[in-house]
Amino acid sequence: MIKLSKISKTYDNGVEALSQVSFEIKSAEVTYILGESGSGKSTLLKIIAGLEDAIDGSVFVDEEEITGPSHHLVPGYDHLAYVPQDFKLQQFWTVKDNIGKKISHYPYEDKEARIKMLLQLCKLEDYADRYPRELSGGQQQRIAMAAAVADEPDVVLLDEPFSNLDLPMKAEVRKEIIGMLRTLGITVLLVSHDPAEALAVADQIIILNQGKLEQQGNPVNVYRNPKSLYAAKFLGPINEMTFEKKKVFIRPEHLIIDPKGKFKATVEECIFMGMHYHTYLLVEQNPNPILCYTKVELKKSTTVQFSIK
Ligand SMILES: Nc1ncnc2c1ncn2[C@@H]1O[C@H](COP(=O)(O)OP(=O)(O)OP(=O)(O)O)[C@@H](O)[C@H]1O
Repeated sequence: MIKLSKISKTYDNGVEALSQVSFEIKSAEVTYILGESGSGKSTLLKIIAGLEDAIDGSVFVDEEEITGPSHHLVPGYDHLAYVPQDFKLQQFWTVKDNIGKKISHYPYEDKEARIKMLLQLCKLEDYADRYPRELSGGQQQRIAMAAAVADEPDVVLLDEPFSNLDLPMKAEVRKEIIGMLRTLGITVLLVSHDPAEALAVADQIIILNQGKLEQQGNPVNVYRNPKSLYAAKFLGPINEMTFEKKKVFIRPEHLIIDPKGKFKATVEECIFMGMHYHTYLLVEQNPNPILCYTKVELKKSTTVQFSIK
């Protein structure tokens, strides 16, 4: 279990990156940390990894208190692996040597067995003797992850691990890597900007807003019951609407074009998105167009009726 109690961090330049952040995460769960740029996500990961000092509060991983670089000659902990955004494999080392780097002290046979098992989990058994430059971006990312977990950490802290991958590859690599980490029973904390990924993968979601904890919960709960518009936005599009002088927040899938619908709108734009159209509606009293999903293309300027599910 990871337990944070009232963690605060102000950098030397006076920037308050985190303020009184508290939460708990169960072992072997995958937790996504979401939040705007500058909301403190990376700072949070580094404090949990013991790579940054908090100015206040405590971090416990199971029974052990995690402290920052000012308490250690060599910052960080062997059982907490932090993988930064700009991870680097050693380009002049083979895949096998990259994975084996952190376990060179293991007995030879144990080390070989561990590398073999990790290569199998990454589905890269045949690449042991290749060099990173001979691999695709996604394959390199899988090797970087295998290298990060080679010495059997309890916790892996990943800072935007999939952001450099293009879309078709991203889903596959993410599945492989998260699958591998789940198989190994590792607790995962992951910073991401991708709502679809967080919904599909996370057991828990933590949303940070200007260094404060905005919301924590499982994806379904946070998606359906966001605490604020800020929290709602991180898990998918949301419309802020005014009806009968009341402000409401409605997901696009809850707006249904329906001739018997109670509300009237004018189609502003209809964009083909593959599975459906993103249709923007102009609704009285609402200065901004409202997004809904339609199966068919609706002509610009048409008047439609809609209902709310
Ligand atoms: N080493 C540092 N020294 C001073 N200020 C810093 C340092 N690192 C981060 N900050 C500031 O602390 C705040 C939080 O930064 P952090 O990198 O944790 O945010 P983030 O949510 O990870 O952002 P992004 O999504 O852009 O990576 C920002 O205002 C940032 O400018």
